[in-house]
Amino acid sequence: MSQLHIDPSHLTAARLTPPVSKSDAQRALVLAHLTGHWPLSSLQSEPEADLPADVRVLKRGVEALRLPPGPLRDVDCADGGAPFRILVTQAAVTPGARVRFTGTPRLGERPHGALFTSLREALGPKGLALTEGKPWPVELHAPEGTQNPVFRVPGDQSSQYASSLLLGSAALFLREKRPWSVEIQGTLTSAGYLELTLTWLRRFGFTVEESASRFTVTAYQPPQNAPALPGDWSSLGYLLLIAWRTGGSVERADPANAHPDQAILRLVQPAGLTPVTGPDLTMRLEGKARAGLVASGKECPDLLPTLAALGCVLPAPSTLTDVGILRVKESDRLEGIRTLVAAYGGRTTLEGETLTLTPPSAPPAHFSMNSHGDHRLAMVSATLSVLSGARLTLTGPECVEKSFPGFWRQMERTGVRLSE
Ligand SMILES: O=C(O)C1=C[C@@H](OP(=O)(O)O)[C@@H](O)[C@H](O)C1
Ligand SMILES: C=C(OP(=O)(O)O)C(=O)O
Repeated sequence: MSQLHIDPSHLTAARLTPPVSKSDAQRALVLAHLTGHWPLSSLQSEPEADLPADVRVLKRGVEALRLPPGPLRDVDCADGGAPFRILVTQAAVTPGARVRFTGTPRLGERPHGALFTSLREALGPKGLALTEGKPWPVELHAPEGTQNPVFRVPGDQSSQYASSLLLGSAALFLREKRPWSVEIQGTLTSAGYLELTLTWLRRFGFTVEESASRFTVTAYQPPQNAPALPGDWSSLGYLLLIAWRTGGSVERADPANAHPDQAILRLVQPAGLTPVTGPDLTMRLEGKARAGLVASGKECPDLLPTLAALGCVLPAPSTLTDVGILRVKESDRLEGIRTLVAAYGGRTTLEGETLTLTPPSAPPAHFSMNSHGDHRLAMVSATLSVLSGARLTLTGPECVEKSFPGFWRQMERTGVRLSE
């Protein structure tokens, strides 16, 4: 793995741009495929070099499913949790599809068993075959028919199971012209991401009825146009903090896009930071840090590393609750946050699922961090370097490709000097 030296001692105010939101684009791509809006025009207008790797994975997977059934198709999901989980269901509901999935060792060890069980229960009796290697390949042969139109899945491991099955229900509704349901058992984690899936289904013309923990696709009315794709609120999290420190602003900050990580606008306010909107979806944060912050991994899991970086430069301790889900992301992110805070000279204590973060009294001149291949750990380490003025040696900077390929270019725009 390569190393990058990050020097934040020549910062300048700049207008920073996030990439397209991978979570939104993944949903839109599947729905464009199902409803005849392929290729998705709003994705085609995104600069090719800025497309998140996970969006490419999802797109290639859908392209494989659009080919006539017959030969076994290979789909490499690389490090993409949502792409893999979404594509497995789409493959399972494509009559006669034969797909061999592969991915990184880390993706292979992340949980997906409950999603497979749900698919086998609903589609297995009609011939779904789903076999697992150790952990790869995962090989799937889809049945030609279905029977009882309901998927049942637990909610506490990942919202991606329910999102994936709901997108599968939309496919089955169109094919079979009968309602299909997803029944979520127990409490749903990361519920905002299922909301995002519902929003996209509705934008593409589906009616989804909700009762208690059951979501049923009951109707479809083609929309006039495929909806446009928004900027990514997860990436805006880093950029807003960087712009706060440098006196800059961010673009593509659309408050109408209810991505869970938009929660940053509310969560930084108790710490003393106020969002100010400008023209054309620009935004900046104003104010002086005056207190710690509190955030929950149940609401916005991907934002917690970003908020931990901010927590390191606040004048009081911060509290991150429900942090358990962070253990099963692209790396063990709970461990990653604790390592970052310690490398920066701060302290963390974990009690149950609550992490308390105490910043150091003064920033170090320099700190080192290993991303362990996790894009968010790479980008929050760099964000902390900018926020604090401390130089950073980062091992494994390439992984930003997953969600934000242009991240290092944005850093250079704001005066950060990068050297290998
Ligand atoms: O559905 C999605 O697009 C996502 C859901 C979340 O995962 P979990 O539901 O597993 O927490 C989130 O962490 C991930 O980055 C993207
Ligand atoms: C957890 C993430 O993505 P995924 O689960 O899709 O790999 C993420 O991007 O932080």
